[in-house]
Amino acid sequence: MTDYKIAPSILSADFARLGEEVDAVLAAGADMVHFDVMDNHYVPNLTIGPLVCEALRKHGVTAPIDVHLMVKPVDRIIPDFAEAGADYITFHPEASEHIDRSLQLVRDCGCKAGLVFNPATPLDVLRYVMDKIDMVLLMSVNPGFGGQKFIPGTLDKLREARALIDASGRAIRLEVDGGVKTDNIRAVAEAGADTFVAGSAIFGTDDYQKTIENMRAELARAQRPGTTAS
Ligand SMILES: O=C(CO)[C@H](O)[C@H](O)COP(=O)(O)O
Ligand SMILES: [Fe+2]
Repeated sequence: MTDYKIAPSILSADFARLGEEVDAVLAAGADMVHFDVMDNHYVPNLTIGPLVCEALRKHGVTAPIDVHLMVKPVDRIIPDFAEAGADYITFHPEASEHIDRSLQLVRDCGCKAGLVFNPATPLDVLRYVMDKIDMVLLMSVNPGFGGQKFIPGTLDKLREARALIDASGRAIRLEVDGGVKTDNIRAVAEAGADTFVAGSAIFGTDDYQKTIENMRAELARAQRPGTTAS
C-alpha cells in the first residue's frame, strides 16, 4: 500500500490568517505544509521567506514543512530555511550553479533535499545525484502562480521519474505540484506520484476536511504497485 501524502500549498491560503489556515488544513487531515518561496527573479511573483516559516513553527506547527524554493541563486537562502524549521528543501536545477553542491548544502543543514523539474526540463541530471536526494518534485504547471491548469504531459514524465526512482532502490518521494484536484489526483497517483501538492483545490473550498477526504478516497482507488517511499 503506497504511503500517499497530501501537501496543501499555502500559496492559496488567506495570508492574513496564515497560522489558523495551516492549523485548519492539518486538522482536516493534511500530511505536510507546502511552502512556496518566489523571488520575482527566477519566477515572476514574490511570496514569503524564512521569517514566515519560523513564525509557523513558533505558532506551534509541528507537521513537516516542504519548502519549494523558486529563487535564484539558491545557496544563500538554504541555511536560513533550515534554521527556520524546514524539513524538505527543494530547488530547481536551473537556479543552482552547482547542483551537487546545493544538494549537499541542504543535507549538511540537516534537511531532506529535493530537485524540482519544470514541465519542459528533462530529468537527465537526476541519474547523477540520486544518492543525494530525498524527493523529486515534478511541476505540472509553469512555476510562479497557483490556480493554473494541470499540464497532461506530466503523467508520462511521472512514469519516467517513477522508473528512475524504483531502479535506484532508494526511498525517494515523488511529488507533483500544480493543478492537482480531486478529479485528477487518482490519475496522478497511477502515473507514480506519492506526494500531492494542492493549493487552490483545497484552500479554494469551504470544507477542507471534505476535500481532503475526497482526495484520499480517489487515492484509495488508484491502481499501481506500492513504492518504498516513507
Ligand atoms: O509551486 C507552485 C506554483 O509555482 C504551487 O505550489 C502550485 O501552483 C500549487 O497551486 P495549485 O494547486 O493551485 O496549482
Ligand atoms: Fe510549489
